[in-house]
Amino acid sequence: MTDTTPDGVETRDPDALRRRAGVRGDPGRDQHFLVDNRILDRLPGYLPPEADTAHLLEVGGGTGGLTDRLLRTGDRVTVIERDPALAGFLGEEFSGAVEAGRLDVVDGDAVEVDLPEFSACVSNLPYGISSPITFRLLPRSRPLVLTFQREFAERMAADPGSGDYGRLSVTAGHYADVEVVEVIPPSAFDPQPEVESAVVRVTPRDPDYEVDDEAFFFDFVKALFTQRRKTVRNGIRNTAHISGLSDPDAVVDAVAAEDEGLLRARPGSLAPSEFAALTGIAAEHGR
Ligand SMILES: C[S@@+](CC[C@H](N)C(=O)[O-])C[C@H]1O[C@@H](n2cnc3c(N)ncnc32)[C@H](O)[C@@H]1O
Repeated sequence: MTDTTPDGVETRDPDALRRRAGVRGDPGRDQHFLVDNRILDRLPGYLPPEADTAHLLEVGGGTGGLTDRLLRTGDRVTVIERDPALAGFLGEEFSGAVEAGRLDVVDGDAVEVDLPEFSACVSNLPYGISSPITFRLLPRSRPLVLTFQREFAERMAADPGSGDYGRLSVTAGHYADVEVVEVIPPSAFDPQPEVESAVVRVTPRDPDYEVDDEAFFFDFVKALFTQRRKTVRNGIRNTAHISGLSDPDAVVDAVAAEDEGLLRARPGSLAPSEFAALTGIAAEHGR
């Protein structure tokens, strides 16, 4: 069975795809298939207007509802699927695109396999790998449209001062502008997940601050957020085992000399540029 988009192009119906694949979806293996045609149609459209669609990457192809839409949007698509039965089905269902050199099906774990040189990524992610796959994709500096559990999406997109703001917001925001563009109810999936999902648009850009040592910046941010209810002064002192500082007191003294107010602040109120400034001082005085 097929549906027809407003411009008359036939698309594959997700229910028919699941029937042909002969699978029900196993939540224990992160298999929640999107069955709402309108949402499937919308997802590629969330890419920023300037996105290059020459080579789209999809993580977790499932039974191919989104793969079908991506083949209509992009010149070429690579889909990575860890379940060998589903990867085999995708190769057969889209054999025409495979033979035309427009689709590569990679049977493997998206956290482990080599990623291709994609130009943009649109994926209804397996939620169990949200964090590792996102931090594999972000350094590639490509536009991403990703579906997460809503709570993860909101933490990723949060602004300083909000309850959701934390390590995830600062580290994702280091690479890109992050926006929640749509909330998806459990009923849009089969089998239904227990929680709401949300679609995030990630538009790469350079940060508005400089850090010399990114790895240290991330460690320092991580360290301070383990003490999010403490002042920065106490956070620096208590977390040297995480940040790797050998002389945290020297860092506190150096920050006090530059901006005493930063020491009284709590991590949840600091802008990324303020974390960057602290990191610079910490790297100079405390390592
Ligand atoms: C949430 S479903 C999405 C399926 C499909 N794209 C859709 O929208 O209906 C996630 C898919 O990712 C697959 N998957 C789970 N873990 C994976 C991993 N580590 N690497 C690649 N695929 C994975 C699952 O088998 C499942 O098909």
